[in-house]
Amino acid sequence: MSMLSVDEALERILSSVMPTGTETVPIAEAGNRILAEPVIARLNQPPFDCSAMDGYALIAPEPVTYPFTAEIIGESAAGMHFTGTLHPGQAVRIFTGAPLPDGADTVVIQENTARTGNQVTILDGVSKGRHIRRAGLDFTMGEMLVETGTRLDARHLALTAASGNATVTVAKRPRIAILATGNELVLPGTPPGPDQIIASNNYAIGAIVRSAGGIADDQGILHDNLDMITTAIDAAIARGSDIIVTSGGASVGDHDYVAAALKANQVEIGFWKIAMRPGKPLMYGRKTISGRVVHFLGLPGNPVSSFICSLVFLRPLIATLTGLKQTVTPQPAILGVDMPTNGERRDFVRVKLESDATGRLVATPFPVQDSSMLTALARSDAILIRRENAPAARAGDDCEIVPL
Ligand SMILES: Nc1nc2c(c(=O)[nH]1)N[C@H]1C(S)=C(S)[C@@H](COP(=O)(O)OP(=O)(O)OC[C@H]3O[C@@H](n4cnc5c(N)ncnc54)[C@H](O)[C@@H]3O)O[C@H]1N2
Ligand code: MOO
Repeated sequence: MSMLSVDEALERILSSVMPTGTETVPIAEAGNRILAEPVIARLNQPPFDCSAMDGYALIAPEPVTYPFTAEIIGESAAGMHFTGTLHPGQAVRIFTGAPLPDGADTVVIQENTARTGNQVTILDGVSKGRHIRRAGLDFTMGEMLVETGTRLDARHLALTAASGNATVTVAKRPRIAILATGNELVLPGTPPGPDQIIASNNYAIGAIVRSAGGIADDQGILHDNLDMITTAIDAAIARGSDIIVTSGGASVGDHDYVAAALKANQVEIGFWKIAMRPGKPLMYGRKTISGRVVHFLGLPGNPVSSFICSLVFLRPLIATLTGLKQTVTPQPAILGVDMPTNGERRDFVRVKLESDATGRLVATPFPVQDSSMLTALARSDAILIRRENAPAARAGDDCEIVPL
């Protein structure tokens, strides 16, 4: 029987996703959040015609002949406008961002002037409209400024603040429980005893969760014990997790209890084993409780398998929960080595990237691709994707990569 493909598996996971809902937060807390309602300008920016430079506001004579003089009748500073009206032959000292006085139609920069007492001599650089920012130049009241679905960065936050909005409505962050399983595991900082290794998967999964916009709820290590894993999954459901991720115990060994723990929690198993390398034993399930869907991803224990499955399945699942459609589009590169015919599993190969003389990216796989090896993963620049049943390929042929 042929195994489920990566694309079908992803489609099955994403088909049942209901967004996590929205919440309103102060802009100072909205960085990296996904906007759920558009930001609309509540005012005009700038709110008034103003000067873009430090200098003198005046009425441009027509024609202009230099030098000419004007009488300084007052000052307009940012936050303190000039109250009178300006007439031909007069000037108002003005500073950057200050309101343009009534009657003025240009600003001359102070470098082009010479001042003596209340007289200013204009030497150059006068033309109607110059150095004036008109009201509403940046945006006008009612204008849509930031679209729903935007991941808010520094630029969007500044624009939102300037537009008179103190809060934004964003997608609620999905909560992801992370459970590592394995009798052999100890936490970093604990010297491993005989037969023990240090748990590392939680940290990769947690980092991917946070960068995708989720809340990582790391529950540490569970022993290969059916009751313990069942209870931990039950507790994670009760805590309101949107996704429960386990690592390890996904295969068919005598100490692999994840599938049994899911059954004990009435989690409906959607699939178990898919056509990918690494990551074949991936398990997906879901449970609906009072209309709320809890997703379950059972990642294989091998660190590279757990990482690749998190990138390929967990990250898009978190994105979809926050209302985003996140598709990974592979980029073109060329192969640095010959590669054999691929089997039925999509292969995710750790590669180094280099530019050739013509600027094309050349992808060269690490010679050993064992799914336990974190060094090659950490030193890789990209993942090369070898499609299901891809024919043999030669060095120099086109290939697809996803940069890391
Ligand atoms: N007879 C078969 N054996 C295996 C198959 C198979 O199809 N038939 N599949 C292999 C593949 S592929 C994978 S991947 C692994 C996945 O097995 P499990 O998900 O049950 O993982 P474990 O056995 O618990 O652990 C595998 C490996 O990873 C280490 N590990 C586990 N958790 C962590 C962690 N949190 N941090 C770091 N390292 C971890 C664990 O010590 C093991 O070395 O099964 C193959 N077997
Ligand atoms: O597919 Mo397993 O995930 O190779 O190591």
